[in-house]
Amino acid sequence: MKHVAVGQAGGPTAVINATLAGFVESVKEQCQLTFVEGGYQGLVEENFLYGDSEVIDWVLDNQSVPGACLQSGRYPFHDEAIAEAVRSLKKHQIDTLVFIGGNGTMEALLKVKKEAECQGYFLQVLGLPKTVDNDLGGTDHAPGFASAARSIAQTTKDLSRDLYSMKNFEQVRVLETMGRNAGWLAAAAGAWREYEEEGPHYIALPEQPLNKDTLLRTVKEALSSYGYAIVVVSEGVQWEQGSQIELNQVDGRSILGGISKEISEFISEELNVNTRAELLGMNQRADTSALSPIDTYEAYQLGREGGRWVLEGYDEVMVAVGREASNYYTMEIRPVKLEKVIAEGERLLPAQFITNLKAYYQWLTPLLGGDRPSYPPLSKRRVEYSEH
Ligand SMILES: Nc1ncnc2c1ncn2[C@@H]1O[C@H](COP(=O)(O)OP(=O)(O)OP(=O)(O)O)[C@@H](O)[C@H]1O
Ligand SMILES: O=P(O)(O)OC[C@H]1O[C@](O)(CO)[C@@H](O)[C@@H]1O
Ligand SMILES: [Mg+2]
Repeated sequence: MKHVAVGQAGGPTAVINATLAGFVESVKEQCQLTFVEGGYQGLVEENFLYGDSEVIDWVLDNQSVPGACLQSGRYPFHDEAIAEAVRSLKKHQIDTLVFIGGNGTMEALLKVKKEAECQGYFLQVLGLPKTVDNDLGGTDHAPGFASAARSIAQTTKDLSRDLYSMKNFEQVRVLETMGRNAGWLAAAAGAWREYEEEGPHYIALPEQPLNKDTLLRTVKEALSSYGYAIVVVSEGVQWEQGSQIELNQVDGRSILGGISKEISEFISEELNVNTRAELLGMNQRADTSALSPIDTYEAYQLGREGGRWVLEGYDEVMVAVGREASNYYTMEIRPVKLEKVIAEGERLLPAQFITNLKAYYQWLTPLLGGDRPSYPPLSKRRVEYSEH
């Protein structure tokens, strides 16, 4: 019987536990399961949870719960720690390692595999994808992204109405999304825009340096046409000739955030209007009120398929989503070599979507789910009363 250890790493999502549940469902009868708590740190420190029926039931009970129920976290997984992780896998006679995560997680998984080879230990490894940023290579998209994108599309639409109500008091809001160096999430802010008047009126992506004149001109146009402006910026945006705003560094990883405040102050000073910066914050990746039904479904199915592949001996691959050419949306699940995933690096929003957001929204719409909200126009024209 295979002894499979499974863990979660990196930022959690609203559906990462659905992937875990799908995986566990498909292997629980045929494998011994060990759960790794706290991502790669848990491997090094042997934070293992024996998968008896009570623990398995608890994991399955978490299927629709946001956050990573095993705890994921970030941890400096340097070479010495990787060697230590392999020693603990050997010690517990774990022959298969499965991690659910993003690009960093996949890179770490392959490193563990190579280190096991160096130590003369055969270890089967398989990756299951997740990331809200959608910057993971080798797959059309990753579970977690669509729900976060839906949350942002809905929030932007709703905040348009909120700001429109208040335009005699404040005129511009700058909403900051996640995404690191990839603009998938920020661009999603406009997916549900129905009217010219509705925001976002400007979206700043990390793939394109932000030009001050273009920003001011677009905001001015929105102010003169509608009396208010919604600007959406990705946390990774930088000014032309500028650099990303880092809150601080943790273990060499830059913690982004804060560019919305700088942009908001700039607009306020230049245009003499009242502005406000809003960080959409961690809620984007935990928001179960905005779950995309297809995201939830795919997250679970990818986990299930991964379980089947483990039993069939697939090694050094990640379970990926392929999109079949069709009128609307058909997905297929296929294996992609971990090496290929890593070689792709950070998957940015492609140029053909940056220059044609309509095409991006066509690609995105099936992932968000069909039940998009529709609101009446922001205002009715004033009735002209005739004099008697
Ligand atoms: N290059 C690397 N070498 C060794 N270990 C790594 C590497 N990159 C990441 N890891 C390990 O994998 C963990 C998860 O990676 P990371 O924090 O980059 O998140 P991720 O999997 O990319 O997901 P997300 O970016 O969506 O939060 C890290 O905390 C670290 O323990
Ligand atoms: O501050 P941290 O830990 O890098 O976490 C936030 C990051 O995690 C992510 O949410 C991905 O999970 C990114 O969008 C964001 O940059
Ligand atoms: Mg990542």
